[in-house]
Parts: sequence; C-alpha cells; structure tokens
Amino acid sequence: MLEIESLRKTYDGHGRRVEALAGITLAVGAGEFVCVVGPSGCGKTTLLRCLGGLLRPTSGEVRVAGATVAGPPDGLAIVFQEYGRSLMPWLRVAENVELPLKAKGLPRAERRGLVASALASVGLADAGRAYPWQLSGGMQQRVAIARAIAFQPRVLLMDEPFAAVDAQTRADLEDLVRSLWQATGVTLLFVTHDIDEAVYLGQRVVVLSSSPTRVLEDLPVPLPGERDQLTTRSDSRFVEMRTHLYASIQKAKSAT
Ligand SMILES: Nc1ncnc2c1ncn2[C@@H]1O[C@H](COP(=O)(O)OP(=O)(O)OP(=O)(O)O)[C@@H](O)[C@H]1O
Repeated sequence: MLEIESLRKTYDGHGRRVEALAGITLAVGAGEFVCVVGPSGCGKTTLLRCLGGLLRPTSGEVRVAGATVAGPPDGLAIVFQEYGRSLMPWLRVAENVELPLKAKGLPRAERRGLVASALASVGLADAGRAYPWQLSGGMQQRVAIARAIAFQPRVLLMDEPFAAVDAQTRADLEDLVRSLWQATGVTLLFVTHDIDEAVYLGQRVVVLSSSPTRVLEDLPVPLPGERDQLTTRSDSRFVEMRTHLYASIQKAKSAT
C-alpha cells in the first residue's frame, strides 16, 4: 500500500545543506501497522511529509496504492503531534471533524453520520458542540483522530501524536489507536521517538539511523495481536525487543 524507494531529501538554504534522508527503502502492506523510531532529528517528520505529498523528495519515489505521490494523495490522512495547531479554534468539535468531509464533497446527511460515529468511536459522542480549546490536550488529540477516521482513509500517518500528553492519557490513546486500527483495517504508519510505544503498538518496527538517515533495522514484533498495557509490557518478548532496539538506537547515535 505504501512504497518508499531510495528516498532522498536534502534541504538547501541559507548556505546550509542538510542531507535529511539518505536513501530510505521501505514497504508497508495493506492493513499493516508499522512504527518508525529513530534518534531525534533523524528525519522522521521529513519522511512523513514526503509520504503525505507535503514535501518533494530530492530523488527516489514514494507510492501510495501504486500511484506516485506528487501532492496529497487521495485516501490518506495525517494526525500531527501539535493538536493545538491542527484543530481550528473558531470551529466546534463536530465542525472540525466535518471539515475534510466537506472538502471531499460528501452530502450533508452522510457527513453528519460519519462525524457522529467517529466522535463516538473516540469516546467523545457528547463533545460535538464544544470548542477545541474547552477540552483537555488528550481530548483534543482524540478529536484530531476522529477527524482522520471520519475521512475513512486507506492510509493513516501519525507523527508523534502522543508526545504532548501525560502518561496515563498516552496509554489510553495508544489502546484507542490499536482498537481503531483493528476495527477499520486502515494501513497505519506511526512515527515515535518512544521505543516502548513502537513495540507496544506495531506489527513491525523500523529503526532509522541518525542523519544522513537510512533504515537500520526492520523487525517484526513477536507479540500476539491482543495487547494490553499490563501484560504486554511485562512479556519477556516485549522486554527483549525494547532492549535490542534501545541498544541499536544508542549505536546509531554514537555513530554520528
Ligand atoms: N525546512 C527545513 N529546512 C532545513 N532543514 C530542515 C528543514 N526541516 C528539517 N530540517 C532538518 O532535517 C533534519 C531532519 O528533520 P526532521 O524534523 O525531519 O527530523 P525528526 O526526526 O522528525 O526530528 P525530531 O525527532 O526532533 O522531531 C534535521 O537536521 C533538521 O534540522
């Protein structure tokens, strides 16, 4: 569903040249849940922007459902880290969720139905008339997730979506994302700097090196599909994998 082939991205400007991505090759199958981790500044956001058609690669190619990405692809939604900036403060929660559906040209009755079920699926059935700034950070990120889900994307990209919320909320949102993924079958690429989160959530974890960035490892997560915060995190396979990935990322950092 997602194919990234020899993707390179170099930023040029103000006499400074940064080779952010040095040739990334990666494929994500339909319905797969893949997490990407890497050291800070390694180009995780750059990678997602290229996938979302928000940034042109310097060379290489990105394809979504077989079509080369040249602008925002059809059927692709992104949830960003900064929910405070991605929600429109002058629109009510339901109107925020409805916005991309209007852009898609869906009729009013269908939009209303999708908004109501998306808000219910993130536990915010009663919050439609509130403004985003009246909600907690975790609730605002739920609204951003509802907006993405209502759009019924084939591919969902998430860029460190839980970095700004407290630990308890984060655990709840992780479980929410896994249950929505299971319910919808969406192809999910989730970027995080948190190794534990990557192992807990993903079916596969891709480790990026420091900049100039390459794929260092691409490993299946040896855990059953049903996961929960208590038993999964104390499972010996979870502990082994996080230890391995931690060492791998430390090695990547010291190689710069
Ligand atoms: N618009 C830009 N112009 C110039 N350099 C940029 C630009 N955007 C990113 N970079 C550089 O590219 C590299 C990768 O940045 P990017 O934000 O993609 O990394 P990241 O892994 O998402 O970072 P973090 O984990 O800190 O969020 C960094 O060295 C950054 O300074």
